[in-house]
Amino acid sequence: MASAGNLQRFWEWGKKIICVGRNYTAHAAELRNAVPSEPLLFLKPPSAYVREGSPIQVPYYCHNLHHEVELGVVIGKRGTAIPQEVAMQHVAGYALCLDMTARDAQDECKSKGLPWTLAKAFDTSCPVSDFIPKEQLCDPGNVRIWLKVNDQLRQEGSTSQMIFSIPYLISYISEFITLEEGDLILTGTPKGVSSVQENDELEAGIEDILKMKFRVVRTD
Ligand SMILES: O=C([O-])CC(=O)C(=O)O
Ligand SMILES: [Mg+2]
Repeated sequence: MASAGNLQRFWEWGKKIICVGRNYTAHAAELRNAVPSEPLLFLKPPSAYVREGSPIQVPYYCHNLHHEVELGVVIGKRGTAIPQEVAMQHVAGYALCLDMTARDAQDECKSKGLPWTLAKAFDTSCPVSDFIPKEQLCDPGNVRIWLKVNDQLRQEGSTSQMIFSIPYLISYISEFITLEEGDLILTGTPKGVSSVQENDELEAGIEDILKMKFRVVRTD
């Protein structure tokens, strides 16, 4: 059972996954989206989590599944309307995350002005690494995250390129949505998103602090 002290397995707590979109100028540009003037938020359910050893499943309706490597922030202390100045006190640690995106479904939702749920929130749309305690990532606002597909580097960026910083995001989100222990914030992806195919192997890392690998499968 989830209880305080074992945030190491935050994905088992069944808490919120709050995602930030278009938080890197170069990624907004590569998809021809405007740079936002305030954070763009969407949610994934806890059933989206998948851990190393299990595959990423392509939904049957998707023919253009994209990888988005992102730094995840694990919340360790509940708060509403958290001031930026104390925001980092609410962080327990970090995780490397993939915001798997059915880009074709997202394009259709965007063109119809509909929500992104089926593009972003399907089962296995949130691969996560092991928990990284706060002390192990001294400067989360300046770390290199990267992703390779079949050994080829596709994404590489520094969290210093984020438009909205981690303290700003915690403060902004918590004005509208109370943040609780075990919640995860996905902080947006750097440039280089691209399609993955059945049997591809995705490898992602945070500098040389941590690495994770996932295989892609189709079930239909
Ligand atoms: O789907 C998108 O491009 C928005 C997003 O999640 C991101 O920027 O990380
Ligand atoms: Mg994303």
